[in-house]
Order: sequence, then C-alpha cells, then structure tokens
Amino acid sequence: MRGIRKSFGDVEVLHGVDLDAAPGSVLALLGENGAGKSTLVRVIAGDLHPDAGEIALDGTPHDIRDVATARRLGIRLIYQEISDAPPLTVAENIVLGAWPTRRGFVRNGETRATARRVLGELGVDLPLDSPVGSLRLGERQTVEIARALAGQGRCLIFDEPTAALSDAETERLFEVINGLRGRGVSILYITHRLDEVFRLADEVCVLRDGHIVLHDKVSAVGKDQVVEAMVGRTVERRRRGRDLTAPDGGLPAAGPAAQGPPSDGGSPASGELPAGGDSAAGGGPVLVELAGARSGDAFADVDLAVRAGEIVTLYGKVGSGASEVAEAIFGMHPVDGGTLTVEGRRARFRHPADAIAAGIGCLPGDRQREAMFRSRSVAENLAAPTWRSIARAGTFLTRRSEAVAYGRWHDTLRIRSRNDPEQQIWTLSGGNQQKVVLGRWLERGSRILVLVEPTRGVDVGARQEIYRAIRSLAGRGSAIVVATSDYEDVVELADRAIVMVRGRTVAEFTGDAITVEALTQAAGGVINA
Ligand SMILES: Nc1ncnc2c1ncn2[C@@H]1O[C@H](COP(=O)(O)OP(=O)(O)OP(=O)(O)O)[C@@H](O)[C@H]1O
Repeated sequence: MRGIRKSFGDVEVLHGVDLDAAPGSVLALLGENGAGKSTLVRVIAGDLHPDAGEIALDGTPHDIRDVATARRLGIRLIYQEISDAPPLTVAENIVLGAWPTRRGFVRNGETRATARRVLGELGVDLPLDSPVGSLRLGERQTVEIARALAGQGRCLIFDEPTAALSDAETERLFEVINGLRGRGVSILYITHRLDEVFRLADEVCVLRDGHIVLHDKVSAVGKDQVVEAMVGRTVERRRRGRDLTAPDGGLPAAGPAAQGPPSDGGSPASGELPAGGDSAAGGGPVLVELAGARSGDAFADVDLAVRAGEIVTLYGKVGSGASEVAEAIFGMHPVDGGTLTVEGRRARFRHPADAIAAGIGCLPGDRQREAMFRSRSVAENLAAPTWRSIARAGTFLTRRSEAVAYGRWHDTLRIRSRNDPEQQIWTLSGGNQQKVVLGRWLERGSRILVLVEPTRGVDVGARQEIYRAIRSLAGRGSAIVVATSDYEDVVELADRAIVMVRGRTVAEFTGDAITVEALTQAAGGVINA
C-alpha cells in the first residue's frame, strides 16, 4: 500500500498510509480504538474505496473497487462484527458468496463437503445443517473464519478474531495461522492483546490517528515500546488493588445513582448508595445470590453470593457458562433450577426489563444486538437508562441528562469521536461503541451491576480507566459481577475469583491467591501470559 488516504465526510481518518506485508508472514496491526485499523483493512479488502493511494500485489497495482475484486485477488477479511446470515445453515454460510452451482442450482452436496473440509482443517466440529443464528457468538465467529479459509485466500485479514473464542478454539486458530504462514499466505492480524502479538506475529505495525508510527520486527521491540507508540505517552500499568489514595479512583463524580434517585424512577434501590469511600468488600450485606442455580445446558449447581462493595469475577472461556451465569442474574437466561435472590427477595426474572426494575444494571456479551441503540447518538446511548424506557425516549431523555452523561464519560473512557454528542453511534469504531455502552451502565451506577467482558475490544489506554470506574462503583457500595475470559480483568478487579469450566464452578480464589497461573491452571487452559 502506498499513500492510502480515506475520509468520512470532511474528517480524514487515514493520512497517507504506506504498508508492506510479506508472504508467509504474520503482521500484527495495533492501535487505539478509532486509530483507523478497521478502515485500513476495509480499504485493502475492497469494502471501502480509498480517496488516494495505490494497492499492489506482487508488484502489480490493482484497483480494488469492491469486495468481489478483492476476493478474486485472494484477499479476504474476517470482520470484527459478525456478518453472517443467521437463517442460513452453517454449511451455507461457509460457502456464502461462492456457492457451488450447476445451471443456476445450488449444489448442496458440494456445499456440505467444502464446509466439512474447512471445519476439519480448523479442527472444529459444528452442526453443518443448523442455522447459524442458533449458534453461540464464538461458534459464529468460527464460521466466519471457516468462510475466509474456504476462499483460498492469499492475504487473510483477521480483525480481533480471538475476542470471543475459547482457549481451545484460540489454540486451533493459531495452529491454522501458522499453517497458512507455511503456505506463503500474508496475514494481517488486528488485535488489542499484546500477548498475541508476541506469540504469533513476525512483524508489528502501530497506527495512531491515521498515521503509521511504528513498523518493525516483533523480535526487535518490547511491549512498552509498542504501548507507547499506540497511545503516544507512557501508560501506567498498575498492579492489582484499589487505589486507596483517591477514594473515587480519580474519576469524575459518579453517575446519578450516587447523587439521587434516577429520573425515570426505575430503581428505588440505587438512590441509597453510600457515598464515596473505599470498598466495603466482604463487610456489606449480600445483594445478589444464586443457590444451586441451573439454566438449561448452560450451567448447573452454581452458588454465588455477592456483597455490597464486592467485585466477584466469573472467569471462563466461551462454553464455560461464565457469561451465561452473569446474564441469568439479569434475566437474559432463565434460572430453571435453584434460586436467584436479589436484596433478600426471591427473584424470577423473565426479561431484562424485570431485572432493571429491580435495580440491576447489565452490560451483556453481545452488545451489537443486545445493548446498542444503533440509530441513536453517542449522547443518547450514554444517557439511556433502561431498555424499556427507550420506548419513552422523547419524554425523559432530556438534552441535559445527555450532556451530563456525555461530559462525564467521553474523556474518561477516551472515547474517540468527533467530540460531537449528536454523532450517530454506528459511525464510531467498534471499540469506541463498546466504551459508550459500558459508559451507560457506569453512568447509571446501579446497586447491582453485571458486566460481561467489560474490556473486550477496548484499547490498553482505556482499560485502566475502565478498571478504575468499576472499582470506584464498588467503593460506593455496588455489588459487581464480572464475567470475563480475560485473566487481566480478574487479576485487576476481583475480590473473589470463581473459575468456570463447562457450566460448573471448579475453583475459587481470593486476595493474593488470584494469579494468572492459578486461573489458567484451574480453567485447564494454557498459560500464555
Ligand atoms: N462510516 C463512518 N462514518 C463516519 N466516521 C467513521 C465511519 N467509520 C469509521 N469512522 C471513523 O473513523 C475512525 C477510525 O475508525 P476505525 O473503525 O478504523 O478504528 P479502529 O482503529 O479499527 O478502532 P477499534 O479498535 O475501536 O476497532 C473513527 O474515528 C471512526 O469514528
């Protein structure tokens, strides 16, 4: 690539990018949320047309006008957001866009054979005839990867592929990528995880504000150098533990919950939060409790009690049941065995709206579908207190509360946007969308807060701010449940860490016993820190 420029409206996002990717090599592409990584790879994959610049393959320039042209050239992109067709089957999705046909009829036998071969290469077993819509997020992403491999690409682009994969799926993907390297494929790999860069990549390239600020061999750089290139400053990487010197973790004053009852009257409990101070971990009353809880095939025999001021993490990869337990507290999955007790009262939530009415806040795992109001602005998404209330948006979402929420979280979470509260959320980068949706629940400051993968897709700079905000809410007396597949979340946040494997709790650690080694060993995973 030479001199690639791209603007959206009158905002230039890529300012003349030069980049070379060698055959048989993995190039890791890093940068803060909004730096321009996705825009750059969408240009290469024909999904966006650059305003200026040239792309050449083997020295021959090509005008990559559309995705079909890129595919013919062997360039394939695995999107960050799932772009599959939910009603089609797994096999159909894998050959999507390249159906084997004869005289206009789709050849089902060949479709299934191709799908089976590719899934075999990936070492994954998925039901070929099931609709993709019925699969879990991680499984759907595997379908995306399989689709790219089915296209026999010469240049494969992965956009944060492991974010929703299990340990085993991640290991398999890394094996597949190593295999592709052996076949001379060029691999561009976008990630926010430095450990992946140092494990997998040959070269590392950092984008900052649409400029390349570092491109070198991985063996020639250190982690700190990469982080500094990303954020343009030295990032404080704190060790675990609450910041006792700053009672609010240095945050702006917390959201409306700490200042008085929310304006929609949805949560009677949240106005009673004790003000400020350090965490009451261990000492407060139990606010939420699961006893012998089960939900379908997702999890069983789960006992969990979280006190006011306490952060309990549920650690486990896709399929472990960790996110399902968290989401069950929020009424997204039925508790069909055992009990759920909220503030001393037995709860039977049939819908998230029931949980919200009981004063619970939740950041679900699948934000695109479950938590983002796509056609609304950044400020509206930050201020929207409940899903049910969005229907009454006109009456309560006053400009004032939006402005307050926007002012509070835009800079704290380093949300990269045009600094315009009216900007539509869908025009933000993926990671910045995540920050907005998280900001909504931090703003609400619920008495019970359930967060699924709070740092997924979020850059290193914002990570520490997110940890601070969560600690601060615990310090104000919220009971917080965090389901995560990222051990850093656990080590940074947990007062108590519960490890889950295949729907069961297998270990529990507190205090200094919460280490990366203990977590990964209990989860039966590989230590790749
Ligand atoms: N369709 C669009 N309209 C307007 N602005 C856009 C559009 N798509 C992207 N942008 C802007 O372009 C910039 C770069 O976004 P991009 O998605 O490339 O970032 P990224 O580095 O991939 O971030 P992330 O790590 O969050 O995925 C952002 O400021 C974003 O708001």
